Amino acid sequence: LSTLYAISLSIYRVYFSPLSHIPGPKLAAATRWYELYYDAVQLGNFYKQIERMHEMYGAFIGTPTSITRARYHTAIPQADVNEGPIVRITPFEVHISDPSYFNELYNMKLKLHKDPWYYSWLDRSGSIFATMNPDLHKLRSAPIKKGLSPASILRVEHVLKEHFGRLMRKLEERRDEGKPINMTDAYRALAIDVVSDISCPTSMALLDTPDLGHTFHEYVRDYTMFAIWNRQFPIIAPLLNSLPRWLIALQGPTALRIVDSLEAQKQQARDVIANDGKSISDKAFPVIMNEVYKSTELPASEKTPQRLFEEISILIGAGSETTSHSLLTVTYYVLANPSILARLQAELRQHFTEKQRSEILGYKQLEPLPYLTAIITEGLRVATGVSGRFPRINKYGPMVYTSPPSPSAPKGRTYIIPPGSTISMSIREMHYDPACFPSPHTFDPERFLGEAKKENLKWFAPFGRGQRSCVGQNLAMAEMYMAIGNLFAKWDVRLSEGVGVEDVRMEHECFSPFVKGGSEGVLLDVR
Ligand code: HEM
Repeated sequence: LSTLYAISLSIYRVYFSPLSHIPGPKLAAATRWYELYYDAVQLGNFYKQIERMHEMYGAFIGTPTSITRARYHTAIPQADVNEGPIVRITPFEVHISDPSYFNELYNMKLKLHKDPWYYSWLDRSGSIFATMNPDLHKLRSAPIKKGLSPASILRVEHVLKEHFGRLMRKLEERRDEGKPINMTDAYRALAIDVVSDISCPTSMALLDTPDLGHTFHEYVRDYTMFAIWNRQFPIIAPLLNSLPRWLIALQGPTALRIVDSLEAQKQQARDVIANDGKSISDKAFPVIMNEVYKSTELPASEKTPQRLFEEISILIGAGSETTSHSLLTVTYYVLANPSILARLQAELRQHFTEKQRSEILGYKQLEPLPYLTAIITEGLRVATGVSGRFPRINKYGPMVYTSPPSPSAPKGRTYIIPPGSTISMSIREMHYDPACFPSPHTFDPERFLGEAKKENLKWFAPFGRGQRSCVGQNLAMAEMYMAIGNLFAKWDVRLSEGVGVEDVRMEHECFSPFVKGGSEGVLLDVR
């Protein structure tokens, strides 16, 4: 009977569902197991399959008339559009690969829900990240946006300086010992320490551990990759969260350390509530956990220990891999290109005296430098710190997508996507689209200098756009300027023997861009 049901359901989905007019493989339209296979079994490979689907079912090869919609005119030879850059990638979701549609989908006007299937992956429904409903999201995100506003970040600049000072001391130590420093670990530790320091009463201090948190990072990466199974089997994450301590201890001390750090966050949430939001640490600045609790806009039901914990643990997760991968990408490409390195160092020498360069340079001191800015911008493009797709649902009306004109459809093809269906796009596709950024795999800061900058910024959205764009971008930008500016203003560092582009290039798309397994990290020799 169940086989009959599965067959009938598949036939319905493929031929009669409201999305049956969207091109795409029948298997993907019939079952979510198609996605699961590429995403979970093949370890973050669905993005490649989506690219293939676009090639096969929605080849988007522009014509001169499409120039006004997007710049699909230089890099790609003219040809006809087969269907349009829209494909059905699951029974319920269509994916669009057309940068000119990005602002139409992700903006401040449309009231879109996030897709619960996709975002339930980390089992943190109490966090803004996994809040699907736009009204609830507005309520929940207000105190967090306040805590991460440009003014708030400037107020904690001294805290950032302390952390960058700690990183500089690590470089010093490695230089004195004649050993390379693993920047993959160091940047992850730095990013976690910074975001946990401004979010929680107690920060994590991973930079102080002898291995800069290496095994901790490995576990987090493995867990993130494994958690993808949770989309199909949502019992997995709650099960993992309820494992007894003795069983976790069998996996070794690092697994225990992760569980303990999560437990410590939960305890801090309970303490903040018990202390009615008053500071429970000796920090001279308000941390976000307390600010969420004290928010007068949030009802009491939003101030439970579990919700405070989920909010903060997601902030730490969202603010660490993204920022550290972007920092690593910039560092690698600058060091791999001697002319870029020389120009950056010349700019830093020109702007700052030797005395200034011997101290920790602040965000606002570094931000006006044009070449440094171009390098960071290009690094954010190449890194694309969030590599997943962003599925959204319009529950209140249909979405309309018109493909660019082509010889067989001079006015383009129009697709109506009914209310309640999921639509997604990916920043990565836009950032790596040769029509938007010719030779997209080349690191070229010139794209963000002079005349070219204005046009190129149209296709640049590392923090997303619209109502659900990144709440941490002010903090991330402060970290980017301070880490890259201070590193290259003060240090003579080189890529260690054997470090290559594969140590920063995405191989597995698990919402975060993970490099190939077995990479030792980006090691730097410090002189
Ligand atoms: C270079 C670093 C970063 C990049 C490239 C980045 C990128 C993004 C992107 C693209 C989104 C949208 C995701 C989606 O729609 O599913 C996002 C959301 C988010 N980011 Fe970031 N991010 C960075 C740093 C940070 C930092 C430092 C924090 C925390 C302080 C943070 C916290 C968040 C949160 C909480 C969300 C969910 C926002 C919501 O749904 O309203 N991010 N980020």
